[in-house]
Amino acid sequence: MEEERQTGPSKKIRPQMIDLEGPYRLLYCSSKGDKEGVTQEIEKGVSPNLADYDKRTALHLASCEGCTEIVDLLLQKGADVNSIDRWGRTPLSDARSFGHEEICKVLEEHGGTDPVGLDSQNPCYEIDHSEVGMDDKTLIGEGAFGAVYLVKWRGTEVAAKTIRSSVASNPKAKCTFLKELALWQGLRHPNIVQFLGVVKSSDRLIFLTEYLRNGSLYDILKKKGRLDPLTAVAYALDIARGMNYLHQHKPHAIIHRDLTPRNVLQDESGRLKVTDFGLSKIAQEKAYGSFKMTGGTGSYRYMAPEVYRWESYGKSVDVFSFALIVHEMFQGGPSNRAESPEAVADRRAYENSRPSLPSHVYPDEIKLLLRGCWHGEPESRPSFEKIITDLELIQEKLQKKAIGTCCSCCIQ
Ligand SMILES: Nc1ncnc2c1ncn2[C@@H]1O[C@H](COP(=O)(O)OP(=O)(O)OP(=O)(O)O)[C@@H](O)[C@H]1O
Repeated sequence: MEEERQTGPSKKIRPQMIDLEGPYRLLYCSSKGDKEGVTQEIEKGVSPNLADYDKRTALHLASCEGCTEIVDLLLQKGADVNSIDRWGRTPLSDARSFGHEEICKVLEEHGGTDPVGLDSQNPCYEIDHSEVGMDDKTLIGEGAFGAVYLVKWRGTEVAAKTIRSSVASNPKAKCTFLKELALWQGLRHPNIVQFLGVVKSSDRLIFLTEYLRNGSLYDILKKKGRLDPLTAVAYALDIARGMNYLHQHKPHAIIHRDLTPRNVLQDESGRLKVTDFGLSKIAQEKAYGSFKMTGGTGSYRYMAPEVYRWESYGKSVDVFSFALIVHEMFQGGPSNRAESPEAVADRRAYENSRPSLPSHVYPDEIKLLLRGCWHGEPESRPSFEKIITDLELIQEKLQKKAIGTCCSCCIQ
């Protein structure tokens, strides 16, 4: 299989164009302290409450960057002082995290609150460096952010993900990373890889998760090829249950954004677990500079058309990616292997092309499910809750069929 770990924008629209010419220029200018630019955008009629895909407004960005003048200006122009981003943070949460006391005062005078309170410092559970046997580490593999090692922590085998210094040494990237990890550390589900904590270390960023001995679904498919329908459906149910937990997370749904076979791991008992949600966005920030607000994130081969087209998107982008993973499990690998992942995403986004579903490989119920999940209209895709119900019925039917086939062969 070819390399598929590409992240970043499609060739159709470059982020620079959006920054400089679209309404999102308001966000860019706010983050850069460009008062003239902010004034121009607002005079053009751009709403002071315009937000990016993480629901971060101009006021969040100016508060984060310490641009007091811009904060004053935005408040004068009617910006909502308590707008809430994807992590449940207000501009005041950001100003506090970055120690911009003057801005905190201004925001508080305007009625600003900080719902996450002291937690806005995001203390991820910290693990003392001396407790982790980094000297006896075994390399498992390398991803977009850095190497992953098998290490022992307090006598237990765990995975240590090390983050490249190019990301870890960038304060903004590190802050975003820690926010994603803080979100992850609150999650508990049998189909979600368990986050364990961040290793306390002054210069590096290392975090520990449970270790999944059987590797990724990508490795499994590469080794085994096509899965039998019952196994494929059982795996699909594992992924759907993990994803349903993320999508039903309160107070905000968690969108994975980069659901691929590489981000699904298997434990010793054969259960699949989803990992690395939310982190793909940071890879994109790393590649294109510190400020991004557009949606072209994740791996092209599994990318929903609306993400590729840089349109606004929601939870159903994960349902689209899920359909392609299920398709691969029945087929034994991705379709259109000869084409580059970006070309595949382009045809899906602009020509509505989809993988084929030959009847000798895909049971009718699976065909129906996949067609719904990779529907071009995001609103027409089913929720993971519905997908679970459908898959359970399909599983039951396949099990009955398997028993029936087995009995008849015994009788004969
Ligand atoms: N918790 C874990 N237990 C066991 N193996 C793991 C664990 N986390 C990651 N790995 C393995 O380590 C390797 C690198 O993983 P990593 O998540 O960094 O990158 P990736 O998922 O392959 O690519 P990307 O970073 O682009 O998503 C992969 O082979 C992956 O299967």
